[in-house]
Amino acid sequence: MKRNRVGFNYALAGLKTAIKQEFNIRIHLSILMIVFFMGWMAEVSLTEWAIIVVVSGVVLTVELINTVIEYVTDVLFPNYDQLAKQIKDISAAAVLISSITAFTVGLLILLPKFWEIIS
Ligand SMILES: Nc1ncnc2c1ncn2[C@@H]1O[C@H](COP(=O)(O)OP(=O)(O)OP(=O)(O)O)[C@@H](O)[C@H]1O
Repeated sequence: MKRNRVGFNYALAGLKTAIKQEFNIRIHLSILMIVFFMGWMAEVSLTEWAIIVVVSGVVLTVELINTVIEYVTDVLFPNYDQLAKQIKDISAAAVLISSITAFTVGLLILLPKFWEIIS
């Protein structure tokens, strides 16, 4: 039990470090807060909240893993290297794909709600 708590503390420390060091993570968190506010405004259903939470979690998780990959790549390849470029580019592509997916899901859920409100 104590071990789990210690592990959780390390995870929180990692999250704090990532937020402090990575501009992209701060951007994603800001967008997430805006989306949550819009979801609250649009009174989305429980199922829609679940979908928003899942896709948001996926984007943040992928962004954190991408950060780790970038750090590890920097350690393994301090100089320019074609493989390092490919690793970082593919990792960035994972972030892009998850972000586009989340954006599309957000549009599918929120757009009809706001359309209903303004029309
Ligand atoms: N060691 C390297 N060798 C070859 N290309 C690299 C190397 N490091 C970075 N690059 C190229 O530069 C791009 C940007 O790398 P960088 O490490 O700055 O990450 P980033 O995408 O800008 O993320 P962040 O803004 O979080 O630092 C990579 O996607 C890759 O194409």
